[in-house]
Amino acid sequence: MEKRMENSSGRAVTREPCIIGDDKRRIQLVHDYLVSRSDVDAISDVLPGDAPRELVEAVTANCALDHVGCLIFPSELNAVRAYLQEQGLRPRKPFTGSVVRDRLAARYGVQDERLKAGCLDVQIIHGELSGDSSRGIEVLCVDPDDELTASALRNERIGQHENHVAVRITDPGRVEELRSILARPGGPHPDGGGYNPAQGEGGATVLRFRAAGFTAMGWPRRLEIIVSGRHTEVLLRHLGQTAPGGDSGEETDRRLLRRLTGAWGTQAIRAMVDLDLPDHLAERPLTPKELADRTGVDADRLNRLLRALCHPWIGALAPAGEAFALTALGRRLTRTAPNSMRHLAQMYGGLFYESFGKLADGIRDDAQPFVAVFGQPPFEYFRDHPQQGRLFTRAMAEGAFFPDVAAAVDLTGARTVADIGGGNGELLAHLCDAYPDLKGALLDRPEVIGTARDNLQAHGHLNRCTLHAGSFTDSRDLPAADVYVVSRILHDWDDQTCVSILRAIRDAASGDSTLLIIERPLSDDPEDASVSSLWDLNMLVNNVGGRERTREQYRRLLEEAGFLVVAERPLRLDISVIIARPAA
Ligand SMILES: C[S@@+](CC[C@H](N)C(=O)[O-])C[C@H]1O[C@@H](n2cnc3c(N)ncnc32)[C@H](O)[C@@H]1O
Repeated sequence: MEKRMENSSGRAVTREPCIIGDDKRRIQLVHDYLVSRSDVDAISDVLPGDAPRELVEAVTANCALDHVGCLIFPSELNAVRAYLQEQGLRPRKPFTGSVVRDRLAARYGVQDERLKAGCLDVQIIHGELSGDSSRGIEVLCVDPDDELTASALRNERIGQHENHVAVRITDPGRVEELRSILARPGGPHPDGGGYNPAQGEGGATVLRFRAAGFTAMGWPRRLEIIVSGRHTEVLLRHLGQTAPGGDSGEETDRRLLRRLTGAWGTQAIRAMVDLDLPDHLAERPLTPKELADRTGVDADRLNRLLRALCHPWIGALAPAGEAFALTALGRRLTRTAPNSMRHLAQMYGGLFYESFGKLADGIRDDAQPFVAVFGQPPFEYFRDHPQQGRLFTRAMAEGAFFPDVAAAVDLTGARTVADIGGGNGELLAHLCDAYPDLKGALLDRPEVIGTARDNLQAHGHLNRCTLHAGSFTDSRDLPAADVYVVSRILHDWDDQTCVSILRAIRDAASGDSTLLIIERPLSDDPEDASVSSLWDLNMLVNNVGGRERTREQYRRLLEEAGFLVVAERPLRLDISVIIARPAA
């Protein structure tokens, strides 16, 4: 069945069937290689030049050459099949290359959400040699318009990281024996792998190895051992040896370096915002010279920043000829973008960046990094440094999940909703937008109330809202309401303070009121990829006693203060609304 390629937004790409000359040449090269090499030659070519003889013999005695592979970027799979036929090869039905896809995603930092959304589709077409169906070439096809950026595409074309020689184990029962022989000193480095259910009948397990240096063709030395069926334990052992720590190849190095240089990315984005580049680029791409004229900085230095912002590890800009254009990510840093994260960029790249430098001290003992760096707990610091305080409040108001709350929770019938610690009232404004008859109330510290007034006025909701300067631990400061919202408050505080806040609300609330707790619950499952574990560190660094909590921990705090959890509604970015009511 023909598979039409789609681009990263899921739109079908309608173009003439196309496979460019460079990709045709790549196919020809692997084809020529396959027909001109014996099994022993091809295997020796991808093993280390000084590999022990018994190792080479073990592979050649137990394996037969299956295919030689390369990666290309065709816009139509049909064109690849047609070209393979032209070359006298018999194309098999394409199948999804999930292992290759995961590898490319890791190499170029394609996020899990994008992968879950079906981006970075890798289709594999096997072209059998005519007259020898046991051997062939493997063409890994990635749509040129897919998630990989232009520079990643270039990197693949130059580095040919996916070129490989693949052998098939003749007796699958010997796979562990062979794996352990290859893993011995002098052998190639284990370099990932996986199980692909779509490869052959019953799927196939693939163990990849990488050796230093290059083959006679100038490709990196990569060997794939294919074994029919699923061999989970062998695969886990192999992947365990691929893990960081061993000198197991470039991908691990890249992944680690990407994390080690994450702080540079944070600062590059902050510099981009501080120089107002997103707003300058909002209308059209600009050249470094045009941007330098508008920002009054040196064009050469600016160009260096622009180039780094294009790197896939940051991805805020994309080259557009001589100019630079905003990517979807960069666009979110303009002033006018819905869900702009401009102030968050300044906050995470500013105050919170400095305090994060003391994370190790905060783990070692109760050093309270924010206090250690700035001399005060955060809310007192923000009170005494109004400019930073306003930045924090605006950054908090860039909560991308605010619009989801009104859709996730039915407030029909409620007359008043009170946002406790409501910051500048952005969430309250969203609720007022969604429920035209709703009245609002907002409680926050005295120094924040002016910002809330201005913002609710700007939204046209000030006449429906009352503002309350005070403390949420004092029930006398709390307004009467049918619904209380406590958004990203409890995670700022220790258990005792949380219970004081909740008790104060319980005292002010009537028996049939509703309490909405908005937090990022920590998962009980350590393998869960929720980002709340990262925000838990943020609370450790940038609060005094704050922490993210599991659902069970929230339930207990609520019960202690006289509330019962009745439901939970997930929002985006691993945030949830926990809905509670006063216990009878
Ligand atoms: C992390 S922000 C959350 C703001 C908003 N609820 C949101 O989700 O974006 C914490 C808020 O609690 C407010 N706050 C801190 N201590 C407070 C207190 N004792 N009484 C009332 N509000 C307080 C801060 O001023 C700030 O607006």
